[in-house]
Amino acid sequence: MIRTLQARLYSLSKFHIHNVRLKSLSQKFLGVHGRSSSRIAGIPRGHKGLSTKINTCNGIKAFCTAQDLSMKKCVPCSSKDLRPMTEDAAHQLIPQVPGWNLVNEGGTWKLHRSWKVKSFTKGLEFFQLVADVAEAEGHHPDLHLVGWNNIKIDIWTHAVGGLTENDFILASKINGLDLHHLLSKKTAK
Ligand SMILES: C[C@H](O)[C@H](O)[C@H]1CNC2=NC(N)=NC(=O)C2=N1
Repeated sequence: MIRTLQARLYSLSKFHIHNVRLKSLSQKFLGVHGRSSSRIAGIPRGHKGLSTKINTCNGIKAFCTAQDLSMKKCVPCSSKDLRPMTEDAAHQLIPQVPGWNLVNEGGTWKLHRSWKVKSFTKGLEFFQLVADVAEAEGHHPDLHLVGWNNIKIDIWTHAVGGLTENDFILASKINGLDLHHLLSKKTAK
């Protein structure tokens, strides 16, 4: 499968991707986001459109498509080869989860986003929608509802004490929720 992907990458490299070293691309992208997957990140088989956004990761230019993360499934956090991703890898991925920021709390990198909701009960409705996604993924955020209408969510992989692709997948799926009816017109602080 890697061979077909490399052939596809090679044909792409003639037109769009520059300075790509195919062998090192597959080596570099295996495990760069904290999991040893046989897929080369960002270009799934049979993917129709590639975004024009070119990301670099460890000096390699590659195409990543934002919708990839929301189409992925979290892996069990108990899997033995899960390990925290590098700070560089996290910075490469953060543009794919608009509204979320990288924060470092006591040495642990996390994803953080905040919202202002219309009321305390709307905040609980918000939590329930997020909880449904988390339960479906088997991956869970830290939920905070403070000052009755301020929601703050942190996402990190507790099992490894840092960030893995699971966290970005969950953040992307939260971004895909229809929450507008719960949000206050005022923006979060
Ligand atoms: C067995 C199951 O995968 C683990 O208990 C999950 C549950 N949800 C989780 N969520 C998060 N954010 N981090 C974890 O390490 C984690 N572990």
